[in-house]
Amino acid sequence: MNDKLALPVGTTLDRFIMRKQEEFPFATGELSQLLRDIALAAKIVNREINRAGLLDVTGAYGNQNIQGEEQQKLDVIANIRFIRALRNGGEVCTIISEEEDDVIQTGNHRGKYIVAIDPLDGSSNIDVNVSIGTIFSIYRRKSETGSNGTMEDCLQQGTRQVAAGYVIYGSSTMLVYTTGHGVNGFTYEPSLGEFFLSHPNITTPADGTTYSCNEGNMNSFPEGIQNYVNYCKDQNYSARYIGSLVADFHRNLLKGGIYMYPPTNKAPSGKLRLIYECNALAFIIEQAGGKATTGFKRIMDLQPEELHQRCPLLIGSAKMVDKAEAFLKEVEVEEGIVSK
Ligand SMILES: O=P(O)(O)OC[C@H]1O[C@](O)(COP(=O)(O)O)[C@@H](O)[C@@H]1O
Ligand SMILES: [Mg+2]
Ligand SMILES: [Mg+2]
Repeated sequence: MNDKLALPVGTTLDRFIMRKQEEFPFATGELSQLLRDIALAAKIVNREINRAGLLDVTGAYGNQNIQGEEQQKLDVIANIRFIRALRNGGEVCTIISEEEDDVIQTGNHRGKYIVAIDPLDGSSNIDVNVSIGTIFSIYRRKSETGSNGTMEDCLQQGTRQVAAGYVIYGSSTMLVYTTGHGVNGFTYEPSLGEFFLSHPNITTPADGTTYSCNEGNMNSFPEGIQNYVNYCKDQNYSARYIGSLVADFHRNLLKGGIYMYPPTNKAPSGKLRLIYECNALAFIIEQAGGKATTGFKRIMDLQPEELHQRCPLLIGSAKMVDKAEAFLKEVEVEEGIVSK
């Protein structure tokens, strides 16, 4: 029997997490609690976002984050909300956040988990009422409990994620996550204050006809990507680009498609961050049957060297990612370059 039939109509996220935990008799429940903490912070952030236009929380905060990007007020608020929830929850020893230069030690030395988070993704869309999101990755610490998490705990490959997910604050708010046993999506019912299972066992189409990239950067894309974009146009594929990674990813996950953020002149290693943007979405897309690569290497195999490292990203329907990679390879072969 599939999950949809096994679970009663109106399954809340809490109940779903509880049932999943029962399937693993030796699980301690700490990861389940951690997922609940994230869901709670997401509800609070959702409320702030919905009221943003009414309160004084739109616009720039007047500070730059470590990547030299202008922080928005809601970036800062979301960062505070998630950190507070994770600290109070007690399961997390160390947090890596886009909005913090260094790791945050929560003081929970018994906490077994490391969380990497982009508290608010798509900052440029905050003030114009366009979908934005939160992205999170969860790792088990490698070091013994009893002290702070170490840098080695934080710089783990994506293959070591124990869970990952995102929240999309869109026309409805959804939380989508995986613990490595498929992908499930939950829609928020604001009047009840609960996430309900609405998208069980998400799988992504093997192929698609939508491509997503910032074509304003086309002239500085690698030649192989330029050729692939032109191929997409020749095929009359649809171009869809919101400029919020979570929203672009979510659409393509459900409908099929490819999202690309290749290296550009402005961002020679790509713009997106490996630890708290790319790895989480890579884990989800692979669990849904799709692919995520740099164009040459699987994202989740990359060994992070630093907290805010960037990498190129091709992610989505497996056949589309394969095709884009083939275009990149073709240029390399023509130029006699050995694959990186
Ligand atoms: O304007 P660009 O270069 O297309 O960038 C858009 C991309 O940058 C990001 O906004 C980066 O995320 P943050 O808002 O968390 O910094 C992605 O969400 C998005 O896909
Ligand atoms: Mg982001
Ligand atoms: Mg962000």
